[in-house]
Order: sequence, then structure tokens, then C-alpha cells
Amino acid sequence: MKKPLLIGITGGTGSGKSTVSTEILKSIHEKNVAIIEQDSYYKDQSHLSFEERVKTNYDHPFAFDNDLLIQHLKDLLNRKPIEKPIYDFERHTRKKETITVYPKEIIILEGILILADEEIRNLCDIKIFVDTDSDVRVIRRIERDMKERGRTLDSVINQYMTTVRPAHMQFVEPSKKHADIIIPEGGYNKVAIDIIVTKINSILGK
Ligand SMILES: Nc1ncnc2c1ncn2[C@@H]1O[C@H](COP(=O)(O)OP(=O)(O)O)[C@@H](O)[C@H]1O
Ligand SMILES: O=c1ccn([C@@H]2O[C@H](COP(=O)(O)O)[C@@H](O)[C@H]2O)c(=O)[nH]1
Repeated sequence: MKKPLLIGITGGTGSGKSTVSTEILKSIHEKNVAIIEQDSYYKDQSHLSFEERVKTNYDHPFAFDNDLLIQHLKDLLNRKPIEKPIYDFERHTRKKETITVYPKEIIILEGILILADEEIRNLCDIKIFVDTDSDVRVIRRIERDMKERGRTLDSVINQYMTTVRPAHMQFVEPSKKHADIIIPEGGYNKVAIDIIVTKINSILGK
């Protein structure tokens, strides 16, 4: 039996990674695709106080439980279901519940540090970098974090300047060199999405 195809989608915060994944999903039958967000694999921090959790650098590779992520990717590639963790961005820790993800022909893995990790990127069959200017990304981030992640403007700006931006320059931006495809402006780049969907369909034999 053929191995499922793993597509890694990376790029800075707010670049449009989730939008690209969703756009791909819209064009391929849901029964064929599983989406794994690297964000779901932030380490469990329930043993820390809220004040301590806020101090974590969430843009450094140490923030992620990549061992669990890699194990889950290998399970899905071996056609075994997984229990995907659920991360709570307001409480900065994992929830108790998990989501069962069943193996599919296509697995999309999206997150800021997918191509920065050698073991993860070596598992990916197609490596995509969503490339969006930092001014656009930071505006999107302010809007999203204030609306959806319970943050204040001050906290978003402070986090961006102290950890998000330096880690982006140290880890995310250099990982672009590992990409097979670079998508400018992300989610609504119809031509790029069509090319990826055509490739996926050819692999699915359609
Ligand atoms: N090409 C685009 N044009 C306008 N808005 C976009 C575009 N791509 C994404 N967005 C919006 O920007 C925000 C961040 O996009 P998202 O896909 O969640 O980024 P990421 O997953 O990389 O953090 C979302 O509100 C999304 O709707
Ligand atoms: O508790 C947390 C965990 C993560 N973050 C931030 O999330 C982004 C990654 O998600 P994107 O959807 O790619 O933006 C990362 O830059 C972390 O700083 C957080 O703020 N709090």
C-alpha cells in the first residue's frame, strides 16, 4: 500500500499558513485530507502558574513538543489514528481533551517551525513556505490576537518585539531555503493553490 503524502506548510506568524491549508482542503475531498497544526503541539504547561506561562518564548523550538508531533506524524504515515492535543491560547496550555485524527491519503502539517526542524522537514514530501511581508503579518497578528486570543495591544506589541520577531529572524526566515515552493502573500494566491491541488490530485490518481 502507498504511503500517505505529507505536505509541510510553514511561514511566519500571520503569513497565511492556515488559510492556505483551508483553501487546499476546499479543493480536495475532505475524506482524503487530515490537517495537523504544529500549534496543537505546544508543550503542556499546566504545572506552571499563569504568570510563568506568559513568560515562555512561544516562538523558540523549545516551546514545542516535537517528539510527540514526530511520533504522531509517523503514526499517521503508518496509517494509525492519533489523539491530537488541543492547545488553549488564552490559558497558554494544553486542554485535557484530545481530537482523534484518522489517517488519510494527504496529511497537511502547518506551523511556524516545520522546516526549521530537520527531522520534521525530512518527513515532508512537499515543503511550502508562505512568504508575506512582516508589516502585513504584524497587523494580522494584532487583529487576531486581540479578537481571538484575549490579548491587549500592549501585550501583542511587547511579545512581537521581544520574542516573535527575533525568533522569526533566527529560525523561520532561514528555513525558507528548505522549501520546494514559496507562495507570496499566502492564502488567496489562487494560482499557487491550484498548482498544489493539481499535484495532489495527480498523486491521488485523479
Ligand atoms: N492573502 C490574504 N489576504 C488578506 N487576508 C489574509 C490573507 N491570508 C490570510 N489572511 C488573513 O490573515 C489572518 C492570518 O491568516 P492565517 O492563515 O491564520 O495565518 P497563519 O496561520 O500563518 O498565522 C487571518 O485573519 C486570515 O483571514
Ligand atoms: O501560548 C501561546 C502559544 C503561541 N503563541 C504564538 O502563536 C504563534 C504561532 O501561531 P500562528 O498561527 O502561526 O500565528 C507564535 O508566533 C506564538 O508567539 C502565543 O502567543 N501564545
